[in-house]
Amino acid sequence: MNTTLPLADKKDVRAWVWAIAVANRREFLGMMSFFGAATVIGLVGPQLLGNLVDAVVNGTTALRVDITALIFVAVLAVHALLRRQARLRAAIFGERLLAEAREGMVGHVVRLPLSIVESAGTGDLLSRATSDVDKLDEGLRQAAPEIAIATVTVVLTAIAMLVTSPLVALGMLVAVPVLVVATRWYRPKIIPKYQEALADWAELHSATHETADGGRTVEALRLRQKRIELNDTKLHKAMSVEWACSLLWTVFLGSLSFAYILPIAAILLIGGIAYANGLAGIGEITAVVLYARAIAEPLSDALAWMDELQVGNAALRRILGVQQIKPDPGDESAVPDGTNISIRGARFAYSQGREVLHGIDLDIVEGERLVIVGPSGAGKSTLGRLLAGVNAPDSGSVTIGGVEVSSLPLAKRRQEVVLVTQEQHVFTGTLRENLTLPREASDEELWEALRTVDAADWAKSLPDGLDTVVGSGGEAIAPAMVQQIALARLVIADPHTLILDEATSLLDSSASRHLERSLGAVLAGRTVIAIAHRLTTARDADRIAVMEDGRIVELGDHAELMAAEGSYAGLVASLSGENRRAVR
Ligand SMILES: Nc1ncnc2c1ncn2[C@@H]1O[C@H](COP(=O)(O)OP(=O)(O)OP(=O)(O)O)[C@@H](O)[C@H]1O
Repeated sequence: MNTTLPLADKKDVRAWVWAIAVANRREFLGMMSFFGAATVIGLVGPQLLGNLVDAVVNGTTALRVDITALIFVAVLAVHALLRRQARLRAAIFGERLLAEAREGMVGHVVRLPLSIVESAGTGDLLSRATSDVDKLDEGLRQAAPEIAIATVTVVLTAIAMLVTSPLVALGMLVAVPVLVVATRWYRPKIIPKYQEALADWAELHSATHETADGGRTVEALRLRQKRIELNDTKLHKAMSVEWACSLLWTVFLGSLSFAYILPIAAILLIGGIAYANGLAGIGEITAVVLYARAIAEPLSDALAWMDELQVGNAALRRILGVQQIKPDPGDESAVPDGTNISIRGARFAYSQGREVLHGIDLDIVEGERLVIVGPSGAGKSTLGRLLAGVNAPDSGSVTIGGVEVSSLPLAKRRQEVVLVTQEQHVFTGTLRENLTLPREASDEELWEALRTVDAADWAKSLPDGLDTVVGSGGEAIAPAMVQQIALARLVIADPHTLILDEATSLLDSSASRHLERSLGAVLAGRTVIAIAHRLTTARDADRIAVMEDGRIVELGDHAELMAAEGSYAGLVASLSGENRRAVR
């Protein structure tokens, strides 16, 4: 079941940017002051040249021309220095915003319940955390400062034009209707297109990720051509939206160019008439034309960067959207009365109309060893997920000590029941960080957990003990040790019930004696529900539940089920000779 992750609305994006700007107001004001200073200095240049033209027309000395040229060069140098500082500060400010957005999102995702992450699809999440963050990076680090510079420049330049000659500056107004019409046509069209493009790229990522992830299945089922075609279709869809965006931009750019040339013609026309009537001097007209040229570049830059900012905004809406998923905090007041598990009439479907569990009734008492067996697709893992509270039943109930498991807050639930799958992972970080993933624990508790799983000697032999960096890029760890760390983590979590799903490598009869001993120590004193793919693990269980097509069809111990000569006996009979002997 794939659900689309939400988008933050414009109001949330504005509130987020504002909150960050307020929190970093010193940096923000510092950056804006440099932009302001750089722009004011930049305005001196045209004024100097205008004065110089007037001076030359009215007759001046070579010395005065030289001094004006020197001042002009000095003004350019100071202007460049101030702009550099402003850009540097803007880049630092942008980095801070980016880090907050990325960390906020990742921090939120790791707290989301597994069922939400799974239903959202890893591709969408991945693209929000990677390519969307890159787009936001471009928007924040480049577009936002460029637009800030351009806006301040445009405003101050317009003021300088008005101060120089309000009459001649009126020529600028002819650009306004062109810009208004072009922008009003362009913006409502481009924003949804950018949103669509990002969603298309996310779909493409999902498809590519799934293909790579399920590479073996793709090969085994000869799906190669189909997967290539699927990726091609998604790529073409994304490309066609990109084309549409480029087309819109090209038309918009044409109208912008027109809007820049038109005012210069209008200024020269008005300037000519004003000069003929003695209302403006050549110097003033020169300065206003130079200002008009100077305003065109930042205005064009601002509008061009506005596009990057739109993309950044669309990306930010996707990134902040993840934080809008509010996981059910659970019922804090719920306190299970005991540790017995009870399932009553539990039904569950991953997608509507395709029910996987059709009414399960089962009671598991504290300390029991229950093994669930059955053919592939019978619903064993799904039942394990309901027992662990990963998914809630659509109807019926799954309770621990009388409390619905899925309604328990995540941290509380982990103290009750933990689902262990075959997939064990050591995260990049210290051994301590890896062990304290379920909860904070003292060094003493950590060493105790390591001793329980017989890994204390190994941990002591590490260069920095608990502070040794393990995982990708850190100290290399043998696969058996990865299992050991995972087991120690369980000891730290200390739930009263463990659900072992496909933890075959943990239960495998061929596993090392060492690992078996460790596992035995972890299971001791807990309720254990093992989803078994090998009947050899079922023999010694207190009870065996046989599942078929989403129902429990048999329940009893090995001897009872063999005597009943039903499904379980049939499964045992279907084993090859050696395995059958091991079970019997
Ligand atoms: N995340 C999911 N989304 C949609 N359908 C799913 C999902 N997980 C399992 N199913 C479907 O639910 C049914 C039961 O699957 P489940 O994994 O619970 O069976 P199982 O008995 O554990 O099988 P196996 O022994 O092969 O793991 C199957 O038809 C499977 O295709």
